[in-house]
Amino acid sequence: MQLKNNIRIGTRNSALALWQAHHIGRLLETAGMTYELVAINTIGDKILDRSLSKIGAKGVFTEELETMLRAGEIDIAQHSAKDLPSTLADDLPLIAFTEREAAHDVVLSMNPSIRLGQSAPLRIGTSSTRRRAFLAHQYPQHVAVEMRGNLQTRLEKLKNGDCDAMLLAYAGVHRMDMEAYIVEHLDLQAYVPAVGQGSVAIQCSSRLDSNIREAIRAACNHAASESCIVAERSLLAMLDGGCSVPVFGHAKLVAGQIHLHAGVLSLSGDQKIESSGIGAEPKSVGNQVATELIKQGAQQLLKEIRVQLASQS
Ligand SMILES: NCc1[nH]cc(CCC(=O)O)c1CC(=O)O
Repeated sequence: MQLKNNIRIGTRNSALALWQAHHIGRLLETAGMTYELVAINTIGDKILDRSLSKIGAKGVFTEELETMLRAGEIDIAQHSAKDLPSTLADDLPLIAFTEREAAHDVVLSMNPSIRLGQSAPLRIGTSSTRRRAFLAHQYPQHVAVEMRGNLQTRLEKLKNGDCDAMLLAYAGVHRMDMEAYIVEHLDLQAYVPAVGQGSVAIQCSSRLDSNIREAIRAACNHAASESCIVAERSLLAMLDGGCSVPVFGHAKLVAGQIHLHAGVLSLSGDQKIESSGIGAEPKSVGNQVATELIKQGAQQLLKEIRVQLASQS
């Protein structure tokens, strides 16, 4: 047991991020370590009047924590795996992924009888291009309303009537005890979540002592979740995706084999490219499915999407 290890965990300071940081802390404590939190307000948290796709730069939630990792001001940083850019600097590796929470999206509303499948139009709050594209594709009768801010702010907006319903990740809603507002659980197959959704990733500096690094990994990493998320992230990297484009991807591990289903939706919802693959090695499954999507025109579609997003700002 590593006795004197007090781990400084860098985190964003939203309630969800702090929950996740304490979750990591508890895993470390179970393994005999202690922890403290170093919480910061990132650019992504401060700029709330523009959509994430318009802020543009990848990593608006991660850059400042990375600077602190390099400076040795924190030992590790925790991130929602889905908020991470698809590629990271070589000196700042991801060393663990926590056991993934149920990865699907949910609909929240103050009106319990609301359903996405209803024909009466709804104003749906979301800040994600993937969810917008999904709505346009599957439920064109509804209107997407821009909804940034932390989960508590968004719930307030819902209560104020700024929208009729919101689309969110179940994981965050569950962690924030907001399940009472869930009116619908969306099917994982029909409505595939974002890459990494539901898991917490731990990043460190490559200069962190290797014994400490190993102890943190042993305490926090969940092997099956890691395999799945590595497959999903390899796919995203090959597509040059990121959290601001409407790419979806979800892998599950069945009898030692990774089953990955992923795709890209056009913003208008009228084009959908999708594919799936099975294999034992995470990166090759990710690359295999990405290659298949590229054959079907994913890169051209993503190029058009980026131009559209840039012109909307
Ligand atoms: N982009 C914001 C974000 N990042 C992680 C989660 C939820 C928790 C998770 O996926 O682990 C959320 C909220 C949401 O999309 O509803």
